[in-house]
Amino acid sequence: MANAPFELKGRSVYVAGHRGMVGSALVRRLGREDVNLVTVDRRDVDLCNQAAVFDWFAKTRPEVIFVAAAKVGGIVANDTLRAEFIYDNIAIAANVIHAAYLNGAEKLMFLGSSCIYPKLAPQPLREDTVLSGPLEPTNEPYAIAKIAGIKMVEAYRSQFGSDFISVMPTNLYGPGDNYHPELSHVVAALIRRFHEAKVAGAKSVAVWGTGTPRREFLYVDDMADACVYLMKTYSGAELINIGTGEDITIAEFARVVAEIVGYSGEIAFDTSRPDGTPRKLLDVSRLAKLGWRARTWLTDGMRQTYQDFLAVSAKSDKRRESCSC
Ligand SMILES: NC(=O)C1=CN([C@@H]2O[C@H](COP(=O)(O)OP(=O)(O)OC[C@H]3O[C@@H](n4cnc5c(N)ncnc54)[C@H](OP(=O)(O)O)[C@@H]3O)[C@@H](O)[C@H]2O)C=CC1
Ligand SMILES: C[C@H]1O[C@H](OP(=O)(O)OP(=O)(O)OC[C@H]2O[C@@H](n3cnc4c(=O)[nH]c(N)nc43)[C@H](O)[C@@H]2O)[C@@H](O)[C@@H](O)C1=O
Repeated sequence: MANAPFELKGRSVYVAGHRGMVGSALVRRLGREDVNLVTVDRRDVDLCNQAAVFDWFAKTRPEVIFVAAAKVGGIVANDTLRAEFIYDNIAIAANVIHAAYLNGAEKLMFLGSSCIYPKLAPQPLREDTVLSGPLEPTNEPYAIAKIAGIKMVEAYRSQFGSDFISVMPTNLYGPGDNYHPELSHVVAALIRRFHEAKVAGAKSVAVWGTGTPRREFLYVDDMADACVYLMKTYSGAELINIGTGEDITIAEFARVVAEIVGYSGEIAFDTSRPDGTPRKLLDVSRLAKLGWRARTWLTDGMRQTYQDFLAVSAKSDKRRESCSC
């Protein structure tokens, strides 16, 4: 496995999706590096718009690129906004990867997702099982778009010798997550719902599905650290899973949320909602061999995330009050 040191110092580093949960964590982490950070707002460059992307890249010519921009959401968002998930994510991957090649980028990291692996692949999920079986239907459009990005990286490496790499993150959570009640991932969704249940004094709070699926949760600042570490040390063609190597059932996780939020009522399971993939535990042995391990315990990361949620909701309450005039 190629393990080539790559110097970030003094380089122009573009974080696509810099306002997102991962993107903002990358901006925080890169603040500890001596780099020229490059960002551009979505309202100025829509990464689905090829002409706008090519024009901006030709003017800016970033040397290093983290592709952390994507249309992202939880199981219901993926299962209902299927056309948006496949179109946006194929377009973003195609436009940014090709523009990076056209403008001679030194290095690019494409962020895939653990949902690219077959629904029933052997666990823990090894990187070489991609395309070895049917995908989880609820997020197949998103997964296909991510696989397209991965295959583009492979193709540009082989045809043009581009130093482009692909990483496969597990489920992520942390500051900057999306707390939308319907479209979010499970961590942010339950923090919000359990908090609102506590404040309302609700006797019971609903968790989607049966509670039996298992999920692995990586704190987003660990994810950003892993991305910077791999950008500096890895230049291989193989995918690299990024995770903690441990998972938990949704039912057990809901009890962790209740504890962190201070909700003491009943937890009910709404089986009208989908479970999705039964398990998505990543094999992180390649990452460990490259010398990186996750550091943040779930309960510590959850405490930080709950504080982030409280800060975000306080801000939106203020905004509502100020504009209720
Ligand atoms: N969250 C998770 O659990 C996981 C995430 N990932 C991957 O990590 C990456 C980051 O995810 P995450 O931070 O959670 O997602 P977020 O939704 O928090 O951030 C996505 C970012 O992409 C930007 N974006 C989306 N569409 C466009 C567009 N057309 N033009 C320009 N910018 C755009 C958004 O901009 P704006 O805010 O302005 O809309 C946002 O800043 C993605 O590639 C995702 O697939 C992989 C596995 C798990
Ligand atoms: C990162 C990964 O994330 C997505 O896959 P997912 O892991 O299934 O996403 P999720 O976080 O939404 O659900 C995880 C589990 O949690 C259960 N669950 C309980 N209660 C709530 C709840 O209130 N909201 C949500 N969203 N899920 C809930 C839910 O039923 C499921 O069993 C992909 O679409 C794709 O985006 C992707 O790659």
